[in-house]
Amino acid sequence: MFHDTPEEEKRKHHHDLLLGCDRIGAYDGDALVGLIAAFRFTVSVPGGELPCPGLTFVSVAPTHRRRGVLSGMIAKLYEMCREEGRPVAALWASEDAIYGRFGFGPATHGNTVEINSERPLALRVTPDDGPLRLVDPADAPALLGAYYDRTRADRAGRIARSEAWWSEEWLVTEDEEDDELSPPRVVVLGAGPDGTRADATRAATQTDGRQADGAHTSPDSHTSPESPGSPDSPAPIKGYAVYRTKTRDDAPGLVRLDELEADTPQAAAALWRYLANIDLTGVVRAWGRPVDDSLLLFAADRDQVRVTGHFPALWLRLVDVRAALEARDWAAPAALVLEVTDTQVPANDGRFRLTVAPGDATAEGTDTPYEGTATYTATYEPTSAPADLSIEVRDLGAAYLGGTRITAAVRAGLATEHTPGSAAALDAALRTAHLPHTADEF
Ligand SMILES: CC(=O)SCCNC(=O)CCNC(=O)[C@H](O)C(C)(C)COP(=O)(O)OP(=O)(O)OC[C@H]1O[C@@H](n2cnc3c(N)ncnc32)[C@H](O)[C@@H]1OP(=O)(O)O
Repeated sequence: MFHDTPEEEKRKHHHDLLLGCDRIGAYDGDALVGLIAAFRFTVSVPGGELPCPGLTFVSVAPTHRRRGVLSGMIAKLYEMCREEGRPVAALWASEDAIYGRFGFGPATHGNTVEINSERPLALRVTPDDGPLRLVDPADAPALLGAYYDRTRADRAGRIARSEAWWSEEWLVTEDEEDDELSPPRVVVLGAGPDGTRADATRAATQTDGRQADGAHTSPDSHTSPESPGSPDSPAPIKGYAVYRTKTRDDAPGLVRLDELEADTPQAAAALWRYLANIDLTGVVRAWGRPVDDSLLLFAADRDQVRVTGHFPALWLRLVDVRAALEARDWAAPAALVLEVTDTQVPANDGRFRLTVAPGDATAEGTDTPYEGTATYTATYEPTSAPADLSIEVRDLGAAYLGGTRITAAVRAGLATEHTPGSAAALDAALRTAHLPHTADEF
């Protein structure tokens, strides 16, 4: 499909992945000429989560392109999603030009960030002085998975990860794109393997002498008796980083960061400082960082910490607009008539009255968009009343997780405001405390 011929091991991996997916095939006689596979993902949305097919392996035989094969398979997928109560679908686009016409909009974005670590990382916050510990990648899924599950709801756009997803996608020994990179290293901030201060400090010191000052425990280190810290019963951690390294003769050694998550800015600062301190390296390159990454604010020298790229990450399709809008929490009240254009799903197309009003913030499973504030919920009903705002379903999908602004779509001529202020009101209601973010490329 992408002009490469995968080796046997990779073919088997792809085969196994495909077996776990929903699959839609297009046939010419007995010959398979088109395929869409869809992971059965769950994605976080503001205040909750939704089942979400994650489209992958989208391909049409070169002999059958531009005859509507993909269009036919996508129509079938939308039909299935609506029947099965899956109101959103998502993908990462190989080419941005393909998916807008099918109603997908880029709902999360990522930054590529580079740190010049040939000099000490200058920070405006004091790094958490809790213990840092390197963890065997084999033990990492349990430890990181528990942390990730606990914090996943904080940002919309995140995919729930199974243990297999951790070990086969995040912690796989050989990097798929660069075989010169080391196997993954996992560093965690928090209690030691048995919850003790000494072990944790020793582990961090052994792996990086320069890190010793960052490896002291604080009096409030997690030493809870319920959390002995074995892989079976992992100690609570305050954050983690997954990275790989590469040393080169002709250039500074590289730390390639795959993921860094932390509870507090201080915890994040401790992990960033650790990465920037690794011996024999001079650059930290992080791909797919959140656009509102605190590092960009607490880095004291922005010449040292630079955003080198910005890209659309997760493309989202509201397959059932009503179900999707009613499923998320909202940040402010709103009342407006939306005129939605959807050329593929007739049930989404037309005028609808969106009413966002105070909801039950204490209901189980709901999270307030701003700590200590009320949550609002939406109703969405067909109406013949005149529209306040006209918008294409792809632009509504892009804004659904709070990552893009409806007002920006209006300014760009992509949506039309018939009632002044309606786009701003919708933006205020869609807003989330953190920008959405998706690290899992699939
Ligand atoms: C989520 C993922 O898996 S991303 C991977 C996507 N797959 C690839 O890039 C593999 C190589 N490409 C392919 O297999 C095919 O070209 C596909 C799947 C992209 C398109 O399949 P097709 O059957 O040719 O698409 P189909 O005929 O239904 O085209 C529908 C419309 O999309 C347009 N379109 C299709 N591919 C592209 C493209 N790469 N760029 C821009 N427009 C495109 C067509 O021109 C057509 O437009 P029209 O309705 O105005 O005439």
